[in-house]
Amino acid sequence: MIQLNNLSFGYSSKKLLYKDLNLNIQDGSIYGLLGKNGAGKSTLLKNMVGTLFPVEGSLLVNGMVPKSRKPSFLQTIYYIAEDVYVPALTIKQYQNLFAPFYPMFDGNSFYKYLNELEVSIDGKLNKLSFGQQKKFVIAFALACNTRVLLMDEPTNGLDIPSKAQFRKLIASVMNDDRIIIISTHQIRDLENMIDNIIIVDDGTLLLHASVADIAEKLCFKTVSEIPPGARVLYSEKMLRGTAVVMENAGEEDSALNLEQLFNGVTENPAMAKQIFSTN
Ligand SMILES: Nc1ncnc2c1ncn2[C@@H]1O[C@H](COP(=O)(O)OP(=O)(O)OP(=O)(O)O)[C@@H](O)[C@H]1O
Repeated sequence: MIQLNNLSFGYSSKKLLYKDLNLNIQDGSIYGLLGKNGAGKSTLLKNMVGTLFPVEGSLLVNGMVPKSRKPSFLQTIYYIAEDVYVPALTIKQYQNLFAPFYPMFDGNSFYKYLNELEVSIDGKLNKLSFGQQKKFVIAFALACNTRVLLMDEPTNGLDIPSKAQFRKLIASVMNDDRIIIISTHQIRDLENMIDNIIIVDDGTLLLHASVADIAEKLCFKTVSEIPPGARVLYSEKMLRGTAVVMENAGEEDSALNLEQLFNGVTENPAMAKQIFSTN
């Protein structure tokens, strides 16, 4: 579990990015962390892994304080940064050097993931293309079997088949003890994969809800006319009618559209807050 209690963080002491942020992230879930450019997604992940520290409040990852960066903590968490860095080593040399830091590392799975992601295992890592380097890091991170896996824009640079493979791999490694958080702008890549959504904007938590909760509270559909009295979070004129995201007044089933949800929540945060605080 990741617990943020009244967390405040700022790159400068004069200006805080996050102020009194409260958030509980549960085991056994895949979270999509969404936000506009500069919203604070990477900053939040870096606080969780302990490379940035809260100025006030507390942050616990499975009961441990990330800031301390104790080996017992570091072996339980893996953070894939947006810009991956790989040294001039072969895959085997990299594994020999870094896998020992992760007691649960599984070498067989590592080569299976590399094979499934079609990463060549010959030659030096720094000679791979950007997308191949990214896939190598994803395979390594998954093979580490850490309880917490944080990924910043993992599908950026991946080709279309690799994105599908990535989704399959994530689903296959998930279990009840694990937390996976994926920060991305490529929200279509997350569809049907995540079970919780966190949306941040300008250091504020706009939404933290499960996909089931969203499906219960919101309805996504295309209409020829917006029904009178409907509480519309988002609307967009399409070729055939208007796509709307509105409060689910009945018990209507609809397919979640992450892009429309994101636009609705960021354009209309007050209404989103009202709709989701009616528990
Ligand atoms: N090292 C830094 N020093 C000062 N300000 C920073 C630093 N890194 C990020 N910021 C600022 O903090 C804010 C949040 O940045 P962050 O990288 O967390 O956003 P993000 O949501 O990950 O953005 P993006 O989607 O563009 O990657 C931005 O205003 C950014 O300019």
